[in-house]
Amino acid sequence: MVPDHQGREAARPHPHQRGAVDSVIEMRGLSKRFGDLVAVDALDLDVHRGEVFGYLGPNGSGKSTTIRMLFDFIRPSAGTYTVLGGSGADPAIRRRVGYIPGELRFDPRYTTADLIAFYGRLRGSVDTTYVDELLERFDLDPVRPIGQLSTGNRRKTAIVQAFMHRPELLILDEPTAGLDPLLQHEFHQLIGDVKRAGATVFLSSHVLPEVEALADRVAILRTGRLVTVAAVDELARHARQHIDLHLAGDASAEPFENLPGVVRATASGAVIRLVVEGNVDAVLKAAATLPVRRIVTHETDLEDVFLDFYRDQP
Ligand SMILES: Nc1ncnc2c1ncn2[C@@H]1O[C@H](COP(=O)(O)OP(=O)(O)OP(=O)(O)O)[C@@H](O)[C@H]1O
Repeated sequence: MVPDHQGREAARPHPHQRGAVDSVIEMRGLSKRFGDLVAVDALDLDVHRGEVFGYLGPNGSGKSTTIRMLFDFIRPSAGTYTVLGGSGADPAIRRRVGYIPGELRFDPRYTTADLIAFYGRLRGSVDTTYVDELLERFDLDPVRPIGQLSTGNRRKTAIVQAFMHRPELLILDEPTAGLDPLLQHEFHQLIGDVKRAGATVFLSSHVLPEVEALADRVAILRTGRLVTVAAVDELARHARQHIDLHLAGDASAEPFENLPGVVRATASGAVIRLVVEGNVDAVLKAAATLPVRRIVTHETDLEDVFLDFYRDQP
């Protein structure tokens, strides 16, 4: 049992128990109302140690509100959470966490070097060689006042301050917003590096290919509610495949129309176009009875799967 941030006792498996998962973020019934608006609605969510966890959802679905509750910037209307077994507002916990807020509000008079010195003092010992490496990696000039920096350069400062103390947990709210593709790539490399070193990453992002490439699991939020929590591999298995069969003569979609997994089957001229969800076995067996000259498959598109969850569904 561990105390949650409100001092109550919450059940948590011991990390060394056989088969037990060590959760570094736990949310239980976590909710936030703003007047009549339910911004976050009874979230139950665990982020496991060592994973990159993608937190997705349309604008206004409650992602930033969730993250702001984890640091006690705003208080939950109901429910509880723990971050590294305690409160994200506790300075001892904060030293073990790196955070990039969605909205960067640095004092424009300070330089990146000032900020790094400030955060270094807050966090105790910081490896200055690693800080220099990060500054170089993100091509940051540490002596310019933040007020003179472009949006992308401010974002780079936020990345360096979040990673500089090698935190065991990173909570990142749209970290690559405003970064050019080269620096996005550098950021993705950095996430890979810290993951290999054992860190956990909770990543809110609108960049679906980024989440697809980086995340082990994702949660998708819509109007404050979780619509799915799943492993990216598992979602990929449900991703739709597009298969075109080029036949020797005129084609008909009819043999494919009611096959298991076939979402759509159309024919035009000598080509049958199929959209298949999951296993393609039945499609291949049916194709084997036809004079197929060429099969063209298009890469499965996980983005479609994400988007289906984004859209309002009955
Ligand atoms: N301080 C506040 N007062 C009133 N309403 C708020 C406040 N903060 C957020 N909201 C509302 O709560 C809902 C969730 O907002 P939130 O910023 O958490 O969404 P988000 O998923 O992070 O969106 P985005 O992807 O656009 O950043 C929205 O309807 C927003 O207008």
